[in-house]
Amino acid sequence: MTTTVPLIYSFPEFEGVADAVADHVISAQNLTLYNTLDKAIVQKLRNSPLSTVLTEMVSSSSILLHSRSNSASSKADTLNNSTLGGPGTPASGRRVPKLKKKSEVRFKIALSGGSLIKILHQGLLSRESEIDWGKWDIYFADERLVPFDSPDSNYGSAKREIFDLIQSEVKPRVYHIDELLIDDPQECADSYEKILIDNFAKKDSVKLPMFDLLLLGCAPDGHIALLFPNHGEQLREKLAWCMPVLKAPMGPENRITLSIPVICHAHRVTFVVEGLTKAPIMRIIMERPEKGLPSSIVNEGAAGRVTWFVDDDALKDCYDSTKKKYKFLSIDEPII
Ligand SMILES: O=C(O)[C@H](O)[C@@H](O)[C@H](O)[C@H](O)COP(=O)(O)O
Repeated sequence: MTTTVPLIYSFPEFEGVADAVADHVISAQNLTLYNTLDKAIVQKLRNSPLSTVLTEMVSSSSILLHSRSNSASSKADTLNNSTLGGPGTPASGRRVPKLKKKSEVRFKIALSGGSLIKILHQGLLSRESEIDWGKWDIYFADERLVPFDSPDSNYGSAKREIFDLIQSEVKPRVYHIDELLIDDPQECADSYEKILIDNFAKKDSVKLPMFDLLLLGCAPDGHIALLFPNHGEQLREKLAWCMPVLKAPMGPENRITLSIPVICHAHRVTFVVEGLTKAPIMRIIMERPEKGLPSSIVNEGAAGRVTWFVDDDALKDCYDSTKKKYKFLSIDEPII
């Protein structure tokens, strides 16, 4: 197994997790769009007409923007204040050369369903002044094939609990499944995959889409997105980006999910897990990675880019020695 272990932020109570997850999401947004975690610089870049140019200058000259760095190096990778010496004036004092307009930098995030939607509702909506909704592309890591007005629809829940409540006039672009295809799981998965191909691989051929942030939960049975333990074929899928899931063990039978290679390819993969019902599965994930639960596969496959937000209840069954083995951080540490 890999020696790189995930970062784990743990909380005595679940209160506070929503804020911490919101910090994490906003930090990922800022690193993606502005290459910095410094709020003052972000503000300056957001208000500056040169923000696009500066961001692109940094992203084209610095491989650090999308580097798969750990928290320490991410922090160090921030855009230096001196880059902002004045409009059009980089640190060298020379004017910023006119750059050809490159395609706009966007923050590409994928969400799961379940309690995560409520956590984002609670954490993000009160922080809209820090969020550039207009630069967000929101996708779904999984979806249940039900009408959008069903309480089981992940898009429907996110729409009602987040998207419809956004105050800002500029809205995110939201990419959901085609509701007309909910009776045909394969067709629905293919059509969602086509959306991903159009958005991630239009100009350059890419092997896999690369999300800036993938937010996942983990169910008591160990499924993440809609990848279930012991569904070997699904877990071994190498080519498909998006797959149909038939006969899910509970809830709506037909669903679609992103595949393991897509999840592991993201810049950041973040799990949010809470509650006593998750304690037994968390113990297996943390203490028996060799069992190959879907989240253990991701801990390994995306090593160095995986973060967990958990409460003490969810970790109740883990031994103290296990907790020491992983990188547990207090919330004062940088959340990215
Ligand atoms: O649609 C789904 O079933 C999900 O997206 C799923 O992967 C979810 O994240 C877990 O079941 C955890 O859900 P909870 O956080 O609600 O326990």
